[in-house]
Amino acid sequence: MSVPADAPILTSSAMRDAEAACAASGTSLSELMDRAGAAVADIAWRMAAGAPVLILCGPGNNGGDGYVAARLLRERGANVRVAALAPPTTDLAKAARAKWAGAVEPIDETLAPAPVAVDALFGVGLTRPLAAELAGRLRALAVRRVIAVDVPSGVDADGEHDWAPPLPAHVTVALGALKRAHVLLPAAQHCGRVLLAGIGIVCDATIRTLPRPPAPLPGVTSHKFSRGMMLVRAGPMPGAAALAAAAGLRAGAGYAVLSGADTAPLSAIIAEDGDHYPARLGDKRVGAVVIGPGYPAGMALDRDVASAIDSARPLVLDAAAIDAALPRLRGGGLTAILTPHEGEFVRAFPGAEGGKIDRALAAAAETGSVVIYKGADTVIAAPDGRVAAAWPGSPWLATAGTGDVLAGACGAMLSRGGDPFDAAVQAAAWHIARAAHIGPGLVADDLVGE
Ligand SMILES: NC(=O)C1=CN([C@@H]2O[C@H](COP(=O)(O)OP(=O)(O)OC[C@H]3O[C@@H](n4cnc5c(N)ncnc54)[C@H](OP(=O)(O)O)[C@@H]3O)[C@@H](O)[C@H]2O)[C@@H](O)CC1
Ligand SMILES: Nc1ncnc2c1ncn2[C@@H]1O[C@H](COP(=O)(O)OP(=O)(O)O)[C@@H](O)[C@H]1O
Ligand SMILES: [K+]
Repeated sequence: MSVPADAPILTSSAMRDAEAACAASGTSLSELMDRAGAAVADIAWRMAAGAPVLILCGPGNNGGDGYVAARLLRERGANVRVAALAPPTTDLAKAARAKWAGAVEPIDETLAPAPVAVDALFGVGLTRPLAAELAGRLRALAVRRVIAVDVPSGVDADGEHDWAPPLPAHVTVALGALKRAHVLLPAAQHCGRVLLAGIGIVCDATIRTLPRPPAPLPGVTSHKFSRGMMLVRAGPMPGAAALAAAAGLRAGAGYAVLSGADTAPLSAIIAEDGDHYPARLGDKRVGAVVIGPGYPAGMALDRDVASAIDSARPLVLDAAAIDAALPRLRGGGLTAILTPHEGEFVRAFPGAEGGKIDRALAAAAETGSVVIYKGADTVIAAPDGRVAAAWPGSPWLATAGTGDVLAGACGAMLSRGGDPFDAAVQAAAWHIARAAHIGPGLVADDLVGE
């Protein structure tokens, strides 16, 4: 599973607007369909490597893309068959169908499979789940490789409904821009490798996939404080805060202070008595405070969060520290990154509605903070509407303590100054890249190892 880095993600309705704008500026919709069909044909040609290809066409423009691909594949000499659910209903699809000179088979129990299938049944126009009979028939079709046109048919492109596709894709050719289904569970796990076919639609989307991880080298004049100094406040479980501090150093901070812990996993971390915490908050060199890892709810946490907020330092708030800070965050004027996992998110933002991207955006708007809504399909949202979707992460991160490591990495990126959304995005990219590099057997400590 993979998606292209830093790629635009549009809703179905935004996609239609972009399509219309493209048409208004002189590129006809049939030209867009020709480009879409050509991109699909190209991938099918390479994946089939001479094996027969079966193209399944629906009644709308997704089916139209399929007819174009079929024609182009046949022109290249491929062994290609077409099967359709129903005759085309749109003008574009009718025109594409008319140019396909071969037979069109029905999609019924007599349909013979092929090693490679192109799923051009439904794209962003799907309005309801597939009929059970059709879904069953598609599931029964013995195909080795499936190429989905735009999205695997049956999924809700906007990721709001959990409709499962009967033909999970090995490769999905996203047309013009990615859709939310490509980056949000459960649909994303059925998209396989997502390739973006830039068919000429111009879209300057604020919702994008994660960019490649940063590789910032220290400048020749860098020093430990210019690279970022972070303060991590430990609670009753100091191991979690120690992980965050170590992660901060590994993620590029120049200086990490661990407040309220006797020992630290790296000698480079300054572990100091918790009594110094108020004074440390006054240290002007501290570029970010991380609080929450290993610190359960209670009066002590409330007090420590309140003093961190009063210090006006940029904050990374994890776990119960998010709840402790919520009333002040809602008041506005703070710079913070919040890092809730699913349970913490639901507890803090019970009123957020819609898909995961909409909920993350609502939480960011409510708190004026950057929200990293964690999980296998992590979504990072800023109050100004920017979103980075971090699909796919590394499933090896599903182990205790990795969230503490992410909080520490956020602290490192934030402590250098600059935009908190960029800091959160860089931290998430660093976290996933580090996990992918380690792979099997990963424990959180490995993320902060050499
Ligand atoms: N974006 C771009 O720039 C470009 C986009 N292009 C392509 O266009 C695609 C979107 O095409 P689209 O709008 O025609 O919708 P599409 O997905 O074919 O489905 C609509 C049809 O399905 C039907 N239908 C719906 N649900 C159903 C169900 N459960 N079971 C059965 N039927 C159902 C619905 O009929 P209904 O019954 O709802 O009236 C209608 O007939 C897009 O994904 C991309 O591939 C490219 O060609 C060019 C550039
Ligand atoms: N299946 C998964 N695939 C990818 N990333 C995951 C998966 N499960 C968890 N993660 C990531 O691992 C981290 C776990 O954080 P969290 O639940 O707060 O753990 P902890 O509190 O133990 O540190 C998050 O960054 C989350 O996005
Ligand atoms: K499709």
